[in-house]
Amino acid sequence: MADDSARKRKVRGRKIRDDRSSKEGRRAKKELARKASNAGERNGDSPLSDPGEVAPEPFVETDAVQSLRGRITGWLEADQPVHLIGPTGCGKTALALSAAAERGRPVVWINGDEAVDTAALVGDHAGGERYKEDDRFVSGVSKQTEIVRERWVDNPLSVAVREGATLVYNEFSRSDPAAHNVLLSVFEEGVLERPGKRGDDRSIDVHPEFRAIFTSNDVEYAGVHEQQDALLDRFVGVHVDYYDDETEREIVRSHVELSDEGVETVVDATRALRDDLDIVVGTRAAITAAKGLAVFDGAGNSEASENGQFDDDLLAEVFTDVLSPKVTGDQTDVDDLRSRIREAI
Ligand SMILES: Nc1ncnc2c1ncn2[C@@H]1O[C@H](COP(=O)(O)OP(=O)(O)OP(=O)(O)O)[C@@H](O)[C@H]1O
Repeated sequence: MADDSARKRKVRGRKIRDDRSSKEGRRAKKELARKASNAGERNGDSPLSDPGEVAPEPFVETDAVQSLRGRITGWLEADQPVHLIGPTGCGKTALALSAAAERGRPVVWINGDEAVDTAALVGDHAGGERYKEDDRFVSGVSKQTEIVRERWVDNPLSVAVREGATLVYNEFSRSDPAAHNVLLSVFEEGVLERPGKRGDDRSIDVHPEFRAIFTSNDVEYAGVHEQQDALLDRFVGVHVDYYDDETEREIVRSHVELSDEGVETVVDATRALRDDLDIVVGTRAAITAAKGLAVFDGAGNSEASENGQFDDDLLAEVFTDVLSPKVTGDQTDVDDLRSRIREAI
């Protein structure tokens, strides 16, 4: 079992354990903020968020977490875009948002996917505005002119460079590399060109406080879309992996109401499965398994939950449910997964 005093020593920052009701309250507030900003996006309003709004909660700050975040914020201070690369569910997004929030500048979030093109990043024409001008300059003569004015709507990258925000571009390697050509001049010359925009303000000077954090899954980074070298050359890469066991325990504890012993059992099982299985078993899987055990095992109040001695069958069933979405196959493959989980734990 983890030594409680050692754990307390290692945890930095604000108190991470909380009662369920205040956790629920925070969650509801964040959900409201998320909805509000989605509504803003739909209405063509700014995609900027307050740093406090994006700071991940709960967020534990062990030495390992602080040291990684310090590297990210340090490189941002040195005016370098940071590329966070690591396996699924290891904490890249939480780390990126926490580093972005720490800067205290507004934050702009972009999610990479196949549909992201230059216009989605920079902006686009959103139809025209028509209005009539009635010229009655000469008495008795009326001349009506219909004027169509094009309406341009800036998308997240334009807003971020203009406002000096911290851009968090999640899973950026999922987008088509051609969409990222506009980033080259942003980082090289400090100018964002807005293709398609007419007029003098076709380009925007990049605000001196603009910074960017990109995240990529290591497998996708290597295999999905190869991004152009010229762009990757301008990034610094921070490679992240799963945290140490103490940090993973802290993370699970911060998300789930379960005894320390129960959390330890779940994290030990997660780490054993990570080594033994050929599918990715991230920290998110540990959190989900702990949530399941807290419910299936008497809402975390049973004797087993107290001492972490869960029934082996229950533990194997819970982990099978958590990990089976990653198995592409039929019932035989799931049965095979279940027996491999049993062996591993
Ligand atoms: N320092 C932390 N404190 C609290 N929870 C954390 C921390 N780091 C990660 N987590 C939690 O661990 C889970 C996985 O983290 P996250 O989503 O950041 O991983 P990721 O690497 O971005 O995953 P993916 O590759 O799937 O996008 C999330 O539930 C997140 O809330």
